[in-house]
Amino acid sequence: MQPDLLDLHVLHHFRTRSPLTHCMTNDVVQTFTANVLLALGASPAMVIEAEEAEQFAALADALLINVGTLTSPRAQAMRRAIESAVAAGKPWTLDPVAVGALAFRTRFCQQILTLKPAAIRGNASEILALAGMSAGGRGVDTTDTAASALPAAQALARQTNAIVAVTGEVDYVTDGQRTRTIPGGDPLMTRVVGTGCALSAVVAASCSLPGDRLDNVAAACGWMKRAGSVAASQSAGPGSFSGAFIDALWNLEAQA
Ligand SMILES: Nc1ncnc2c1ncn2[C@@H]1O[C@H](COP(=O)(O)OP(=O)(O)O)[C@@H](O)[C@H]1O
Ligand SMILES: Cc1ncsc1CCOP(=O)(O)O
Ligand SMILES: [Mg+2]
Repeated sequence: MQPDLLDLHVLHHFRTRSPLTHCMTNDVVQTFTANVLLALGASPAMVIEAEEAEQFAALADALLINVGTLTSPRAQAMRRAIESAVAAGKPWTLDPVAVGALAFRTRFCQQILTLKPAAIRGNASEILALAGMSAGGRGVDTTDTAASALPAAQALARQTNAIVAVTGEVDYVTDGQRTRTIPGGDPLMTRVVGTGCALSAVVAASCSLPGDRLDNVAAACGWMKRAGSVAASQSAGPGSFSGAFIDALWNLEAQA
């Protein structure tokens, strides 16, 4: 990736505004997600009790809804949080983990799509399934390439008015008319749990920034791609990659 694709002006906004980011995410990725947001300068808070989630969604700058370990009570709390965020004019972002592969979460995501998400970030199989164009991936992992899911991402963006990011070996970010292409990263990013989920949290936070939302979401994808490339070049495997990835996010400007 070229340095200008790092979108340093957006990164500057991100670090100075430090978006208060309400994460309703899965049990597997809580700490990693918070550490990714902190390394980029955001302020994460994981608030999940329904009454508190409804209250906090109106106060936070952005809301992430990630259905990775969805349960009925969590779905109810998420719905209350989304409605509160929308009423307060705060952007919310959907990560449709394993949608298509499992019926309960697929129904839930289809229902909340009507509640005007600002952005949707998923892997190729998830975006294809959410757009109704395939049956989903292998659990939380994709069985499709991001390029093959680009038409689905564009259709989903037009249908929902959300910015849709479909990620993989190349990331594509689209509003249904315009599409940004973000190469880079490393396959090691798929050998550490939570890179996709954490990216969705960064996308959620980026939706609270001023400026063009398509550019802001593309910038978020670019930061994670760059950190993945740098970390892979410095690590011996998934264990050391994880720490190097957080450090690379912290040091993004120095690598530009
Ligand atoms: N083969 C790959 N090469 C480079 N980067 C990748 C590759 N696969 C995924 N990534 C990156 O890993 C992160 C997680 O994406 P992805 O694996 O698509 O999501 P998920 O973890 O939700 O399945 C993104 O930043 C994406 O760009
Ligand atoms: C393994 C797993 N199981 C349920 S949620 C989850 C985490 C998925 O993380 P990611 O989508 O970032 O790979
Ligand atoms: Mg995922």
